[in-house]
Amino acid sequence: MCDPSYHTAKGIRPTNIPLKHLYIAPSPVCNNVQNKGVGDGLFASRGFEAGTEISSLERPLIAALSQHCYDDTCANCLMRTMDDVYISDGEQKKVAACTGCRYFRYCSKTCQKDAWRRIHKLECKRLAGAGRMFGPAMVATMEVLLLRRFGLMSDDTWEAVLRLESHFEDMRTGMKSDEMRRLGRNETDFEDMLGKIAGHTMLLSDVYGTFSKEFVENMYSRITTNALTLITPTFDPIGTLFDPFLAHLNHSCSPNAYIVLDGPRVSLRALKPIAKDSELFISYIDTTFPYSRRQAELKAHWFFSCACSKCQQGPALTEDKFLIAPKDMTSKVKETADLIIKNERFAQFPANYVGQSRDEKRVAAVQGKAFHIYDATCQADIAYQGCTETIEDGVRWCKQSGLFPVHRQPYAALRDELIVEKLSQGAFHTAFQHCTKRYRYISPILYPIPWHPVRVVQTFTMAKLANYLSSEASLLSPEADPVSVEMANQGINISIIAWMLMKEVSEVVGKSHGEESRFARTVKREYDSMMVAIRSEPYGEEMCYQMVPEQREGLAKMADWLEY
Ligand SMILES: C[S@@+](CC[C@H](N)C(=O)[O-])C[C@H]1O[C@@H](n2cnc3c(N)ncnc32)[C@H](O)[C@@H]1O
Repeated sequence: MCDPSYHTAKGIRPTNIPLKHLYIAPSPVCNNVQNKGVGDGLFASRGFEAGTEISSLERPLIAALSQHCYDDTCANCLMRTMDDVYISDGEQKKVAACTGCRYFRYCSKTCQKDAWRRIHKLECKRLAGAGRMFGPAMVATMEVLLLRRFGLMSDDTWEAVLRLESHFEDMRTGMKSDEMRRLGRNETDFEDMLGKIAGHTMLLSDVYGTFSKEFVENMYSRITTNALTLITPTFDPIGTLFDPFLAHLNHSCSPNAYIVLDGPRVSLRALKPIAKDSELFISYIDTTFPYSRRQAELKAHWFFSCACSKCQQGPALTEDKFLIAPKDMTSKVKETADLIIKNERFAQFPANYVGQSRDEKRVAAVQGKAFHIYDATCQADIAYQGCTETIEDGVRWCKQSGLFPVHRQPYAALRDELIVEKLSQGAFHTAFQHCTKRYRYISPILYPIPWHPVRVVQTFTMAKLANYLSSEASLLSPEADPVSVEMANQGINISIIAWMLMKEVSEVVGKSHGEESRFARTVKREYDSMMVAIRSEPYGEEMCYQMVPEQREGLAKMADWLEY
């Protein structure tokens, strides 16, 4: 709890913040080694029930797309041509490039005009001819500087940007550590790299004489350490989101809040009940990962040791448990682990730490290899050739080691990747089988809250897939035969399953995403059209309801069809 009349850790508390029901105040989690408050957080000025919206922004200060999204995403409303969450009434949208810079694309004249008025008029000429060489963090830095330099950013907002910790020195030291290398940062000398980025940014934003190079370097560092991932409503990463007020949200591995996006609209929602004047925490990382990995990621990217309620319990929770004791690994797995220890540096990374005994070090090596594969697949923005095989190797490795329960990371995360890959290849039946495993054995453990937004999105994907499998088109898929024949033999009625899953989603989407969100409207539309189909079934609606328990059982059994 915090008294709102306090000054903040960084001086006077800003009062003009555009986030309703929230205030900035010193956070008890941000203490230095002398136990002195060094950081602020966001606090609720009233109580909130779980599953409700705490506050929102119609758009954050900066929403910068990743390069791989330029061609299929509107740079203003963030509508994706690939993503039917946004495409109302089945209308396929297109995006057209700005004829000035040919850098960004827009879905309509209205979006183009809106972007022009907000920021694009300042950057269009500067980006023309620049190719697509700049990552989202650099574009975000350039936009922040341009907005300030040309008077489009208020003093309050600028002050909020400046009060954020830049972590410049931490970044300089951290860049050279093993952990950063493990996380895929290249080994280019940090100062050289940052100097180049600052040089480009200054050139692009025309700020020579306004800001020093050192200031711009600090700003880049400040934005990268305080930005959030720009996501779609279904949590696909599409770029970098920076907003100086939202950036005051601190982290917990057991968060009480989360952020969902609806186009550019940011909604901060309560995952747990929130008492008046309590601090809001979101998670910066995947909190289903084991303790050492969480600690290492937070240290490497955000430069702190997490002491949240979950981390205080150390590696003793579900996220860390293996199926067997280290000494009970088979001799074959132990031999392979010894080879990994001899040849691979990742076996010793703190992120994989399990314990000091010989067998625990072997477990760390086995886990290290699984995470090494997972990291490699995540770093590929777009699928690379052989990506599926790599992911399948990872999934098999977890299974064959005998160590990982099906929900233990990175086994579960590798399966998520595999589902995405299989869907993109049109291997819909295999993708569905993996979804059934996830639905039965994984999501309820990793996300025990039934309306947890990740769980809701996963069930939505599965419902859509089931609906597609119930169509005749799916039977044309080359792999359809063995699986669909087996489904028929086992009495699986995929139309009923699709409807049952979409019903489940429609009942909770208001809590996870908000009733008014475009995602909730899409779910409702999908459910309504399935309902029409159900009503026209020859055996009638009543009979469909009666079939649900049996189909639910069939679906549960399907989760065991796959070997791994
Ligand atoms: C996005 S900022 C959050 C706002 C920040 N506290 C401030 O006052 O500017 C992220 C930084 O806040 C601090 N932080 C966030 N969560 C923390 C936690 N659970 N424990 C300690 N420090 C934390 C770290 O310094 C981290 O790099």
